[in-house]
Amino acid sequence: MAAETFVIERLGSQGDGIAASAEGPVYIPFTLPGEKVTVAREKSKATMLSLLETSPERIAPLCRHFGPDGENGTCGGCSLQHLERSAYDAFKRQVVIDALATHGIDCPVAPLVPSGPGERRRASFAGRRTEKGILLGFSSPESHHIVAIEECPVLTPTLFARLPALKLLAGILVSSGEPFRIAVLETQTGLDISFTDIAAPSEKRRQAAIRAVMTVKGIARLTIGDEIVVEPVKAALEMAGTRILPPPAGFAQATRAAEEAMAALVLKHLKGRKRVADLFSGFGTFALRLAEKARVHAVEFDGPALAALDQAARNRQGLRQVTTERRDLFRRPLLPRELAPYDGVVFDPPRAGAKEQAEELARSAVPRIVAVSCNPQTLGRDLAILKAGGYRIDRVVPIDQFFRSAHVEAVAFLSRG
Ligand SMILES: C[S@@+](CC[C@H](N)C(=O)[O-])C[C@H]1O[C@@H](n2cnc3c(N)ncnc32)[C@H](O)[C@@H]1O
Repeated sequence: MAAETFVIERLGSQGDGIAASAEGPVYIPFTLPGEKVTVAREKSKATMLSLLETSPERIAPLCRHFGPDGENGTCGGCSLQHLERSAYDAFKRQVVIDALATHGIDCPVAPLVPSGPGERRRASFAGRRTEKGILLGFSSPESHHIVAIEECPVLTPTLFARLPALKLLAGILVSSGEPFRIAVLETQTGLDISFTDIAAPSEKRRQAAIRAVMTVKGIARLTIGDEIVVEPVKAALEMAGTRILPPPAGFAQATRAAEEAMAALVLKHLKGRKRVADLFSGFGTFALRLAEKARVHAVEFDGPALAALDQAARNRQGLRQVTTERRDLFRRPLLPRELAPYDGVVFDPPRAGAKEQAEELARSAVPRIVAVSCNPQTLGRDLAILKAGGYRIDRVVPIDQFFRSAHVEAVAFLSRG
């Protein structure tokens, strides 16, 4: 493969530098607009070989595992550690603006709500048993290589400090050389650890893991697949004065700061509402906060998450009525007649968005809607559906939750009448 030279024109939505070639755009990770690079290219994907001209916006990466020459390999966790802070914040806001524009939406977009290092309380680690012991870290982009993590400026210090405990547990529980995953959430009472993709361990290994959990400080619960192996203390999250007992490996916003920023925006736009539907509610990140002032109906597909929400609402004094409904909102979105009692709706779907629900909302008379999204493209599509149904898109606020990755979240305020 012959080396080629390119000048980077812009950053793409995945954080790669993009250059033009006779065959179309070429995507070159870890490069910045204006930089001149030599690359090895395979079709539209290229790897930087050398940096000939450097952007004034380039900064030293925060961590030794970042970039094409990262220690132990290229960590797939971050794609934008090399971009100066104000340009990084502006890039994320622009990703949202561009995605909305693709769907014909031109509305006020606020500055990015920034994130910082040391905030990620939830992470999914890749692991494998090797001849040298347990390898644990993050996967390289588009490969099965696992980068053993020796530092991580993104994770909370507490979560990072527990990596040796995760390795210890993996060493006890994993006997084969097959890759496995560990999802971890830092709760207020300790780590909630869920192993997946491992064979059921022998009784001897299970007992050894239980002893290790009881000895190592700071672990609230250990789960393998669907089975809780040991839970020395209830894994618990405190949210605005309410205590939630999240189900193992359930959805939780990845940082507390982003969760609070999103919730504050939801409460702001739905202030004064009397009856609110929280669609794709999870365990009640928004519902439980909204219920301080409004009656809330929470709808969600995940039964254990709804059970946690229900229990939290019952145990908390002073909330308005909270009802829950288990329902697949892709197949059975709430219909306009079901939406009629509500004067406010918040919806926060997975990355695929909420096309079917947006179509029903577009036919409803709900006066205020908040759309929360982890995918600007599907948000743009859903907002276009609501706009075509007569909603005004008052404002979109981009939020950084995945520090130094290309992911960006957004909260949109809509109204009618
Ligand atoms: C981005 S999370 C938001 C959860 C919650 N709003 C929060 O902030 O914690 C998306 C939620 O949608 C739920 N979900 C996914 N597919 C669904 C479906 N087809 N119908 C209903 N809920 C679904 C997931 O279980 C998850 O709880």
